[in-house]
Amino acid sequence: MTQERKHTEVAVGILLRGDGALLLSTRPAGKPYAGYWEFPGGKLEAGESVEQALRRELIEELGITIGPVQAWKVTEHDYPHALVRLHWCKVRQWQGEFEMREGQAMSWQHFPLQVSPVLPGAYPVLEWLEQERGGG
Ligand SMILES: Nc1nc2c([nH]c(=O)n2[C@@H]2O[C@H](COP(=O)(O)OP(=O)(O)OP(=O)(O)O)[C@@H](O)[C@H]2O)c(=O)[nH]1
Repeated sequence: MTQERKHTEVAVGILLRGDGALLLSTRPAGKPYAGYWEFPGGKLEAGESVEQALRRELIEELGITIGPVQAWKVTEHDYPHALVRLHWCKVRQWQGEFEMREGQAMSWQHFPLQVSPVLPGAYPVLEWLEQERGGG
């Protein structure tokens, strides 16, 4: 019997600093792929829009309140633990001090990235971002 796997909808934030650096953080202990670098974000809760979920997650994870959210790309990735649909959003303004509320590490990165490993679901977006910068 074939079973359709249900997508898990995920809001992901690409925080872009004025100098072009982007923010990556590590996945907290206890989650699948703990210790891998990722863009901040998380799953949509029932009834939430992508933007609402992203605003909530970035307060919960990083302690920051984000400004305008620019929906950018949608990708999918099939992990053993979940089939995810990633809603990628660019964010250029935020308020508050970064506070790693889940014990993560964070790093502002330029291309080529100096951190690894990165979650496989983020590879396509990293390539597009690098191309945008004329890096490839
Ligand atoms: N935040 C984030 N998630 C990503 C990225 N790339 C990627 O494949 N994902 C996947 O999207 C899903 C996000 O779920 P999560 O576990 O981080 O979400 P969450 O904070 O709501 O988790 P929770 O269930 O513990 O509350 C994971 O399956 C993760 O592997 C990325 O760059 N950032």
